Amino acid sequence: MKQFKTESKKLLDLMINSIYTNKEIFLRELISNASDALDKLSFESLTQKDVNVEGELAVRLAFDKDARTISVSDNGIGMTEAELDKNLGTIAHSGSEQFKEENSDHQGEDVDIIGQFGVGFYSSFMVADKVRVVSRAYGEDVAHAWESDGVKGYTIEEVAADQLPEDLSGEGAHGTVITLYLRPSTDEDDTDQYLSEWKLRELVKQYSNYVRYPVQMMVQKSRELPKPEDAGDDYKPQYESYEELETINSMTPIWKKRSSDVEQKDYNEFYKSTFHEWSDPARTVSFHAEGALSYDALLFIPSEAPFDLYSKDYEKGLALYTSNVLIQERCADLLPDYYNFVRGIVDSPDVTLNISRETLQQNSQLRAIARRVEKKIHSELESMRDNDREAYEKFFDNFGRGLKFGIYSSYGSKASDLADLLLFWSARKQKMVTLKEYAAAMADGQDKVYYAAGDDRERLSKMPIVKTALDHGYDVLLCTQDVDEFMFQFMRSYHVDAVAGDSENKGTDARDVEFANVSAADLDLATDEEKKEAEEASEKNKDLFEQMAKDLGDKVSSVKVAAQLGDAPARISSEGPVSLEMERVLEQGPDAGKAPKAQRVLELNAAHPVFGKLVAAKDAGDENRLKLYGDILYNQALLVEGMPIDDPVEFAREVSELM
Ligand SMILES: Nc1ncnc2c1ncn2[C@@H]1O[C@H](COP(=O)(O)OP(=O)(O)OP(=O)(O)O)[C@@H](O)[C@H]1O
Repeated sequence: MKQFKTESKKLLDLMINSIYTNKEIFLRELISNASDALDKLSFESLTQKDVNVEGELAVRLAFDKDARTISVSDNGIGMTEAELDKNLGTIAHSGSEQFKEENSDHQGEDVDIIGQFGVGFYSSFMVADKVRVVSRAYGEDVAHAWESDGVKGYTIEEVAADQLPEDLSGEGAHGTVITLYLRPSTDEDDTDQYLSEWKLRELVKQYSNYVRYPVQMMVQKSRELPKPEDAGDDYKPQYESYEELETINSMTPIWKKRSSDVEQKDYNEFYKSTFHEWSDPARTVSFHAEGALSYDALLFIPSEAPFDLYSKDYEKGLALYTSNVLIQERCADLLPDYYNFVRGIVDSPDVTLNISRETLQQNSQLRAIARRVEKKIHSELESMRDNDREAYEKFFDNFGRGLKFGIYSSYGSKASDLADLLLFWSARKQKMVTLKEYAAAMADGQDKVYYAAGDDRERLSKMPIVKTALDHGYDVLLCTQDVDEFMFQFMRSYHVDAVAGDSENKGTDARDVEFANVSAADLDLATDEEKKEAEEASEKNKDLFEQMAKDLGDKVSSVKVAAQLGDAPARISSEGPVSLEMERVLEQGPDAGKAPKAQRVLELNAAHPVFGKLVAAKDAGDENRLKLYGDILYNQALLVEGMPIDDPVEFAREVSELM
């Protein structure tokens, strides 16, 4: 008996003890896997000379009331002994480590976990207490059986020729037969229901209707017998029952249908079964092209982010079919990186079958399709943003970071396409706003888009400089993602369209407004009078600032007076291209240590009583005290900015000394 890998074991435990109410989806999972296996074989047969498929590729369902079993069979690619071990002994997901972590504090919340990960084959154990998989890989003479009760582990053994299920026994047969031994039926868990033609038929219609291969079942039918010639007047029609293999799904590729002919619930089921997703998509987009290049496309914007979206294992791409044959499961060239979350299918008879990875880039047909795909996604997102803001905010929460990366990694060249899809937290409105909305609410004379960057929205909103800006009537976008500031640097400015005036508003010309970090040293918020006061204080206290800058050494590039600090005694700002937040982000990156640093400036509030203390210490020639004050002000300003301080122990000592 072999043991399951640890993470598989956890998942299995969840399945076995599942309180998940939607257990019937196990059938969808098994049929999807069967259909994938048929896809693989059909692809091989078209691309490799020595692979030939005889007969119809199909999925078969059967049930046995007495034995209390259901079976799902396919004549697809099958699995070798090693593949059975690898594929069914370990969960397929690369995120298993993450699974373990996230799972540790979610005891009992299996619904979430099932929803988040999709568990494929293992979902059988929600309804079965024993599962037997007999598989014969294409081209192999022998078949192997994998068997497990989910708890103790699993066995794999060769199946003797005379023990083979009928579907796998003929010369050159191939495929997989999965038999579920159903758990006993209980009040809560009616497993008996699956032992009926009617129920299985209903489940196929509901979940697997658009699977491209026939899903067949031997069904009981009855027909009227011919009336005997010598039948008398009192003859009553006679019937006989017989069995017939019936295809129970519709099979039409759903992406070839006009969207007006398909119900959303069918798209949803198709999406879930094809992409192994557990929630309905947020949006469905279907479109068709005819002419020199014809194709059908069906795209989905997911409602949940896959758990590995931001990991290097995540593969973007659309499924690429040519005349109904899957040639690539994830054709990356059909999607730009910033729309990597989109799932879907493109089917074109004009794309050649032997298209290889290398030639995809050079293929002008694919490029044309990719351009249209991008446009469609874009307009779908715009429509969501304008017509269903709540859904869009959820979308943005899941995938917005990728859009920002799109601008950043294109060095800003994608900004004109993507800028209006972005959302930011407005400190004034206390909600997410677009840049357009920000621009429309800009104060008279405001010529910049102000933002504050840090890792915590709450703290950003409490920063004195943010309050000052708000008091001046300038809204501030509170940015908490690492990429934000880097993106702004590449975007530089946002183009504001002209607004026509009317009787109430005077209208504005088109213009470009720059992005400015409110913490940047040259923020021009003070009134002329305040500036004058600050200048005078600077002039008068030159020596004081020089002394403080000397004491702080290379921690700061200068110390000066700032005009507008509200009720804060001091703050840290930065000069030059690297802001404090960017420094923090860079420190966490791969070049930490070598990354450029922000040039820090200690700004003092000349109107604050503390400033008087500094001047007094200087006048009294008390150098030690001045250094102590300087250190404390510097460190507390860092804390307010959410930055770490170099030496907390020393800071604590200095505060105590002061007290
Ligand atoms: N009927 C089948 N024929 C051939 N291989 C199969 C069959 N069923 C499952 N497999 C193999 O077992 C693997 C694991 O299946 P499982 O359903 O657990 O995960 P998956 O289909 O890869 O992904 P998901 O968890 O998203 O459903 C599959 O990737 C496939 O390689």
